[in-house]
Amino acid sequence: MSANGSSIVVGILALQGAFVEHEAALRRLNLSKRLDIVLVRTPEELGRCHALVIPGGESTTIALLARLSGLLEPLRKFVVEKPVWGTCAGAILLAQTVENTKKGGQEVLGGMSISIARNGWGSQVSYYTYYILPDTYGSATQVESFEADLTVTGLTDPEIPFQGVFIRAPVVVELKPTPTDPPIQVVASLSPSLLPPALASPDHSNEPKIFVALRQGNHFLTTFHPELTQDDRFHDYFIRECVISQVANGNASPQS
Ligand SMILES: NC(=O)CC[C@H](N)C(=O)O
Repeated sequence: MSANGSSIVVGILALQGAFVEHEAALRRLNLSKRLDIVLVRTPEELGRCHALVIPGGESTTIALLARLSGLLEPLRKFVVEKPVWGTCAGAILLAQTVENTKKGGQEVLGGMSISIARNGWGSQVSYYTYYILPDTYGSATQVESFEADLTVTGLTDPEIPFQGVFIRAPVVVELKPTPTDPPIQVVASLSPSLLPPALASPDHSNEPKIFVALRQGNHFLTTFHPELTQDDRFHDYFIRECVISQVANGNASPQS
């Protein structure tokens, strides 16, 4: 419950991408009786929210649609004040800097002191390059999407691995918090030995784990898609750890 006893309003940015799946996952939580879920398409709808989920989809498109809907600047202000979870394309939008952007660059909201590479596992290949020119484009460029078990910490039942669904996912390339930023906490990582063969190098022994879920203050990112599984532990984590505690402390009131 929020400080004044009313329910907590969690928005899901619904301009493009997997917002319906996030809505279903949030409604499945036992906590959902206390949550009011809003699909956000206008600044007014954003203004009602205590917290926001930015879904996966296509980051450049989401940023463009946000600009066209008059949401880009309100979102930037929201990120400074309230809890936000970005999945995949949403994680790209939450990063401070983005590598491998489309020509023309990538607008970001910021919020997390990291650098992220778009399409970090390979770029989306067109029908032409995939089917007509397979010899020119090697197998590695075709493994832009895969599933792998993740090691999780801080979730309920941490001994149970989480099935990570990576769809043309970004890769976190650098954590760069300044001394005054909140520390960055690793919530899930991917062992290089669990990557599909075309992405794995022959010897993983010296390779560091790949960070795929990070929390910084009340912001959270996952480079994969928890909403495409029936395992709702990441949704539960965000609501419990990043939202309920913040709202209870009075740190995330809706904008006036
Ligand atoms: N599944 C996803 O959200 C993919 C992200 C996409 N590659 C992008 O650049 O935004």
